Amino acid sequence: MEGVDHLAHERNKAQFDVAVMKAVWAGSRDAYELFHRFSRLVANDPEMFIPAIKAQATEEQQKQWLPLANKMKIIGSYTQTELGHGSNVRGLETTATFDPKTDEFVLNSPTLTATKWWPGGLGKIATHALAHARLIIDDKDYGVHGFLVQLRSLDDHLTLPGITIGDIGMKYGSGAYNTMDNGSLIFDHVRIPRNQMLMRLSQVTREGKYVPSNVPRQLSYGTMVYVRQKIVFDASIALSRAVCISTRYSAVRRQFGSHNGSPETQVIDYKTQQARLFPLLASAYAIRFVSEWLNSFYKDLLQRLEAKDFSTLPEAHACTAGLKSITTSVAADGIEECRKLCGGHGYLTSSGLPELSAVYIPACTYEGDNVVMLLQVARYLMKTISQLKSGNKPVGTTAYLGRAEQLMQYHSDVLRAEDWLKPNVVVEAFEARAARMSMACAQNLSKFNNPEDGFQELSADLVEAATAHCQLIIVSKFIEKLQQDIPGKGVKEQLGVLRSIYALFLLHKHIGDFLSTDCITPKQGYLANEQLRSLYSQVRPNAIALVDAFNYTDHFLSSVLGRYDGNVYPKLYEEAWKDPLNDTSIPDGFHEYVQPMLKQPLHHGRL
Ligand SMILES: CCCCC/C=C\C/C=C\C/C=C\CC/C=C/C(=O)SCCNC(=O)CCNC(=O)[C@H](O)C(C)(C)COP(=O)(O)OP(=O)(O)OC[C@H]1O[C@@H](n2cnc3c(N)ncnc32)[C@H](O)[C@@H]1OP(=O)(O)O
Ligand SMILES: Cc1cc2nc3c(=O)[nH]c(=O)nc-3n(C[C@H](O)[C@H](O)[C@H](O)COP(=O)(O)OP(=O)(O)OC[C@H]3O[C@@H](n4cnc5c(N)ncnc54)[C@H](O)[C@@H]3O)c2cc1C
Repeated sequence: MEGVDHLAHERNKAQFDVAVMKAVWAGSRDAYELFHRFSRLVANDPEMFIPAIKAQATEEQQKQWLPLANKMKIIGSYTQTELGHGSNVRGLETTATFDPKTDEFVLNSPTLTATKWWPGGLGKIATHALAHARLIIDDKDYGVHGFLVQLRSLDDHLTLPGITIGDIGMKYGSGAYNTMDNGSLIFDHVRIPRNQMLMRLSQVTREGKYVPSNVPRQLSYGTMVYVRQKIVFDASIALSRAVCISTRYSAVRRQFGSHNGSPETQVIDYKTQQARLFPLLASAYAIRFVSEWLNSFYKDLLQRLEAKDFSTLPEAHACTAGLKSITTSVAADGIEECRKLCGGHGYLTSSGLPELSAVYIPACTYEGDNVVMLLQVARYLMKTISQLKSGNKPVGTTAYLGRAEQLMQYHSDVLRAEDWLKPNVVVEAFEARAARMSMACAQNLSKFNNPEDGFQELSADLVEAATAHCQLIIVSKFIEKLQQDIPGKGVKEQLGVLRSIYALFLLHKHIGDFLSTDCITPKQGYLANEQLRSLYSQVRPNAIALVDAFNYTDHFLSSVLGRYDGNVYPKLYEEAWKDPLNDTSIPDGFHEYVQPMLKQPLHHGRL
């Protein structure tokens, strides 16, 4: 019935102050940013073009281009990936050859695989590209640099001479990403003025002299680092949306369990539903808190870079790459799990879940393929370990590796299930697991004469070690979050339950790592699972309030299953009748194609 809150009985069970939890969830971000970050995807995405100009253009170039971009007088596309290369940026083939006679660069796509392919906005709407191309001077290749290239006339939007542009076609399903005109672009000797090479980091003089960057060349990758830390925040939005929908529906849906006319059982009360759903609820909070930490770490990096302090740049790269990988994988897999948690109705477009999945899952690929990103983390871990011998004391997120010897001797002293509720007990287990996995890789790598051959041979193990390292970061930041002063009745207690669910779920899921590295005994693993089951019972009465704390409107959720009022069945039925198929009783084509078959006479008794 309209106006009735079918979930009121669930909301009345809450054991904490929901208003405070809403504030904890929102953190430093306001609702606008939450909405903006999602709505941006289906508009043109200035997410990268503008930050890239800020990162790679001189002050003078910024003065020229930023006002135009900010006021949408030009529409830019971050044009890096090509048909033949995306992960391997140093393998890009587009060229920008300096012509000293005219003081210009000539941009060209020398091969089919040099075709720019995927950049958002490029297909139909962008007027300018921040094109990444190999700088060539006097036949010498100086590697990939950024160039601002006008693609279309600002008068009639027609493409300019030498420019061939198109959309790359429909993408995965019918998802909203099809409203993004990811494009293709071929340059045929397109000339641009020398001052349209972005020259903050390195320059080309009028005489054609290359002035190399006096800062780490990787700063040219800065926009990717910036977006990767944003994507961690987006992962918490995407996952929490799906969890909100599936939690509310799990409380509405009843199936089996009726005795003597009693109501059937709410599916949220089935232990299997809880074991699938509550770790995702905990993960949404975990990802939100690690995204807050990562954002502050990134802002600290920017301040340091201003002061030419590059000391945290390697760690920032490892953290943004690794956490982008882990959190987008958890969110993408979690959205699919939330669809399954809703049974058949989860597969309806009106559930909001298929669309969310179709829009979200490329996050595992864009801004860095998730495996390639974890391999970057692995390189960072191996380098950190190799420097231990020279007395280089690791700090920050790898500080635990400085205690590797001690962690190699670690054995958990858990005796009872409730011992796993102690944050220090959990962190020690996760540190020992991560340290031992990385040290084992380093040990095996040392057996190879050629370190690169070893890295390739051991890359699957290295990815697992990098995963363990990143999961340790997320667990640690969840624990640190709860060491902050958090007001409100029961709020910290509930977050503590979620923190333990998150950590013990990971321990249970990766029990093989913890046992094979001899960090814990099978009995201790069993006790962790015992404790997990108890934690599910503790979170159950608060589940609806915990997803209410995301503070998402029904409009934002776009889901008949995730409605705040839980009035699912009438709305499911109502929504179905909006389908154009139901405008007529007899379907198109019936008389032409189906009715003749139905009218066909029987032959020899057979249809
Ligand atoms: C419901 C809510 C939904 C929300 C969703 C809403 C919206 C979506 C959200 C966001 C959308 C945003 C974007 C979507 C559009 C997508 C855009 C793109 O995809 S742009 C293109 C992205 N491309 C990539 O990410 C390419 C990945 N490849 C690379 O980054 C590099 O090629 C790679 C893998 C790092 C290798 O680089 P290379 O130069 O070869 O370096 P090496 O591996 O040899 O390492 C050399 C040293 O450099 C260090 N390094 C590498 N990268 C960095 C860096 N970025 N920063 C700092 N340092 C770096 C590396 O560690 C090595 O250091 P050492 O020498 O070992 O010390
Ligand atoms: C929706 C969407 C939007 C995008 N928007 C943009 C944009 O706006 N601008 C832009 O420039 N690009 C954009 N991209 C491109 C995106 O950045 C690349 O697709 C991404 O970086 C992955 O690179 P790739 O396609 O070359 O994958 P590949 O690297 O070819 O991946 C294929 C497989 O090879 C594996 N692999 C690759 N290298 C290694 C290695 N060294 N070791 C082990 N395994 C390896 C990968 O793990 C993966 O399994 C977008 C892509 C998508 C899907």
